[in-house]
Amino acid sequence: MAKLAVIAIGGNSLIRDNTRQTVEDQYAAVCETARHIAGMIEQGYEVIITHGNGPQVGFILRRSEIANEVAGMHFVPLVACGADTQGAIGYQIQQAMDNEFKKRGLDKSAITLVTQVVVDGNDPAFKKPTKPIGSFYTREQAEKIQQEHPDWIMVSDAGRGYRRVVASPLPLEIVEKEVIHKLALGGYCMIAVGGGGIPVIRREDGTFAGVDAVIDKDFAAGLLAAAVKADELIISTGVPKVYLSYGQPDEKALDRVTLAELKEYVRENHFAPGSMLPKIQAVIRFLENGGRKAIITNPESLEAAVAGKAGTHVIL
Ligand SMILES: Nc1ncnc2c1ncn2[C@@H]1O[C@H](COP(=O)(O)OP(=O)(O)O)[C@@H](O)[C@H]1O
Ligand SMILES: NC(=O)OP(=O)(O)O
Repeated sequence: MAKLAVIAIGGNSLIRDNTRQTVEDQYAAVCETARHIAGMIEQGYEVIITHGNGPQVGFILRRSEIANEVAGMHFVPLVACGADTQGAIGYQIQQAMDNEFKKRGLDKSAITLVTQVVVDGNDPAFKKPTKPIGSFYTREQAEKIQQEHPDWIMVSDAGRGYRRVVASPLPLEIVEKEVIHKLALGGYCMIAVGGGGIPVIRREDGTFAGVDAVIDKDFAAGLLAAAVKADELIISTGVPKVYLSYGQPDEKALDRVTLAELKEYVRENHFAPGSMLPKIQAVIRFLENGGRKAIITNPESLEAAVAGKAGTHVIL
């Protein structure tokens, strides 16, 4: 029987060169990742693909703000920018996967499902924005931007530059989880919960309303993997493995760790908040909620990683 994997693709890993951020460049990165995911499917996996949108949702929001400043056009609310990224990135992944299936003679097709994720309207995250979106800026650029836009909150993003941050409440429930699960079991390659899902609150009468925020896609991927009882949660990002003392002279790659060991490394502060830490927290959540195995690696190592020959493997 095929194994079911939820694969989370990093938004930053779809932007290979920060000086070139064209739609065409992103599609090329998507095609490369799709090739490796198709290789996994050939090894006997059914997959649900989810993806980040941090850079992309920030670009769309900024375009809307500039259109407002320059041409007086209406702002696009952040929640709608997030929904736009599910369509735009989902379209690229869907087309790239379908093309891979055709090239390999696989009788499969991909479906992108617009997905809402319930958050708590009183989540303290709404008062303390932490999710970096859009471009990276130098310190000088960030200081200038801060003067021009006093309402923006800027933070240093894991030592890679300065970025604007927005609210990022915890995902509580994936509204469309049952249909995602059914279609995946039916053999469709699902693309869902893009950008962590469109954040919505559930009103007392059971209806939903969108809220301006960006959910962490790693947390949402962990929740999705637990909800569909995935055999594996696979996080595809910019590094082949997770490291202890990352970037230090005594850096050490992790090949295989237990949940208990990983929790100890978190306590020892080995993982940068805003980049590797949320992935590790998502893995911990998944393994504490019924999951048995998680892998963190980069797109080019995906096939070797599921064969046990690459990546960082976390087990119970
Ligand atoms: N301990 C660590 N081990 C490996 N990478 C780390 C570690 N701490 C921070 N990182 C950084 O985290 C990055 C992944 O986070 P990020 O780029 O935000 O993810 P995403 O691919 O989801 O957009 C890696 O490319 C690496 O630069
Ligand atoms: N939504 C989200 O977490 O996106 P990134 O992974 O691109 O930051």
